[in-house]
Amino acid sequence: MPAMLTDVFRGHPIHLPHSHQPDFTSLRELPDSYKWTPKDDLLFAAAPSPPATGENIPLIDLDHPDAANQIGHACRTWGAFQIANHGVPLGLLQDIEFLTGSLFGLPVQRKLKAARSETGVSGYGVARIASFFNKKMWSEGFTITGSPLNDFRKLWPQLHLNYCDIVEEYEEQMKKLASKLMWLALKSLGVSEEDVEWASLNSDLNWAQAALQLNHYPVCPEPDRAMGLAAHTDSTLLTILYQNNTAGLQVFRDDLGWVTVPPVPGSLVVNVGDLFHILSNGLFKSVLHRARVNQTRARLSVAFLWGPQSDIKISPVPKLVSPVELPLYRSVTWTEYLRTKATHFNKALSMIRNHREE
Ligand SMILES: C=C1C[C@]23C[C@H]1CC[C@H]2[C@@]12CCC[C@@](C)(C(=O)O1)[C@H]2[C@@H]3C(=O)O
Ligand SMILES: O=C(O)CCC(=O)C(=O)O
Ligand SMILES: [Fe+2]
Repeated sequence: MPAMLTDVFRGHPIHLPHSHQPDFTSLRELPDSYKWTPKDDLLFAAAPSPPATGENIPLIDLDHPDAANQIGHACRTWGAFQIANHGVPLGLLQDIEFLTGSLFGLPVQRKLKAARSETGVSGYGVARIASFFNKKMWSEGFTITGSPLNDFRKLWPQLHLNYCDIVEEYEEQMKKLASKLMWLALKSLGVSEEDVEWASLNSDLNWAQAALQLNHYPVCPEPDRAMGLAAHTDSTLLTILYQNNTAGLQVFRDDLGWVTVPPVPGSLVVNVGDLFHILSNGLFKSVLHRARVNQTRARLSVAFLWGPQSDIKISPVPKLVSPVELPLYRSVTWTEYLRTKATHFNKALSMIRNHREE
């Protein structure tokens, strides 16, 4: 049995004081520990330049005959795009939003009953990347890997089974959508399932696994100085994000700076993760992104973080490699990569890069 996602951080404990979360609702002023400056994050104040060009990640209709090329283009230029006509029932998106709101609306003592342990992946707490920053992030999260039953029973003694059903159905739909998106993107590079050994060997979707990350960004007294979720790339192949109708997600482009992804009702945001960057031999961009907060509306988001089973080695697709296009990365499993990321954060990708012999 390959090591499961659940065990990935067993040897990488982090101490994050979940229990010192402020009572977000009662604060009239932003505590100093939440005030970010460019010293805390180089790109904190990176302005759009040239200012407000109006450029944004594309919204792609999955029913469009040219969807594969549009997705491929978005993966190469932005590393992110939104999708409409994705086939996920609207009612299910509403259900997962309701679940998320209900979870974070619970009294803090109840949420802490399901606190993530220092070596665990699942449960309630601040985002794992918090350990790499001196300032605190204005958000709370809940991560799900495997069955949420045990945690949900602690959160909702009566209704946990209903909520488990929603998560199961959501993950089922996301799994299908994620693989469809991956093959469409690869198709635009002339790569099909037969060209990817581990996918063609494993029937159906048995080669994939995922984590679900629920995020809550409460109303903030001084949003301009606060950070909801600090700039990061996802360690995934792909991430599919549902955001409620409150803006906050931003993606970074070297030539444009931070670009806000406007919520489009019923659509989903997709972003390229580090493993897809590796698989595409650097052609697809794993996009740097972050979440800002605001003064009037609480924001909720649900990220489906999708990658391969832990025994699968990801390396540049042979079809994209040649004597002139050398493989840029050595092969790595998702678990190995997550552990590298847990130690080296945003240097993880460069650590597995091949360096050309002189
Ligand atoms: C399967 C994953 C992917 C993780 C780690 C583990 C479980 C939680 C994911 C996130 C979710 C929030 C951002 C991130 C950067 C974080 O801190 O936790 C993600 C991270 C990654 O993509 O690296
Ligand atoms: O809340 C958002 O918009 C971003 C969340 C995110 O990047 C994540 O959970 O990995
Ligand atoms: Fe992310």
